[in-house]
Amino acid sequence: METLVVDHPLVAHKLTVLRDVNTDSPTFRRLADELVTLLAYEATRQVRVTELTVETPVAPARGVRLAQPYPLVVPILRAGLGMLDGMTRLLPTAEVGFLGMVRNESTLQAETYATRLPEDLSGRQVYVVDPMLATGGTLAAAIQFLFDRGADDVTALCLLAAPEGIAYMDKVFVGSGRPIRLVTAALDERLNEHGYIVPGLGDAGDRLYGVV
Ligand SMILES: O=P(O)(O)OC[C@H]1O[C@H](OP(=O)(O)OP(=O)(O)O)[C@H](O)[C@@H]1O
Ligand SMILES: O=c1cc[nH]c(=O)[nH]1
Ligand SMILES: [Mg+2]
Repeated sequence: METLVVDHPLVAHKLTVLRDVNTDSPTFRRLADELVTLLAYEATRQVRVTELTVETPVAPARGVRLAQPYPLVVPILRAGLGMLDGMTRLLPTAEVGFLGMVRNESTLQAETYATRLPEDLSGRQVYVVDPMLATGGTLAAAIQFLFDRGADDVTALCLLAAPEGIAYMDKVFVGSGRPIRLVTAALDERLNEHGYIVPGLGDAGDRLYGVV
């Protein structure tokens, strides 16, 4: 998996506050939203565009606009919803598909409880958003689902990633022939015995929306 860890002092600053156990939920939501916009700037470098000409008040100017079909943004519920607005702010013409997935905290296996996105994703660029890439089980299952619907260009945006999750993604998709990109704000040290990212930020969904 082609991985980019965004190295920028603003990203580092916002991520530090996000990690802080004393950061309340409203602040956490705002920072997640701000961070995804910064990550999206890098993640969309390869977004497809078509060339066109516009008239400035002075002369014709060559430019570009997003190509159709427009990108599809896929937040993985629940925590991925905290990254959706930041993404669509930068890509206002993007469509949005939803994947509801939850990790069974005993087995660490991902379970899918909701799918609401186009049947045919051939030719679509897809941006998956989920704050946490831990064991990688959730993201791998999400991307396999997208591949099964025809997607062949998938970029994942995660606030934090663990080395174990990246290694798992590489193992699952080795030789798949379909490139997968990851853009993250930080690559943390490891997972603990409960599958949580260390040092991480805790349970992203709970910090955004409350403990379930
Ligand atoms: O890489 P993995 O080991 O699969 O773990 C990562 C997943 O865990 C979290 O979601 P969670 O299952 O807590 O659901 P939630 O968003 O409803 O809180 C997170 O948002 C990822 O989707
Ligand atoms: O550290 C982790 C791992 C999985 N899910 C989270 O929300 N946090
Ligand atoms: Mg959770």
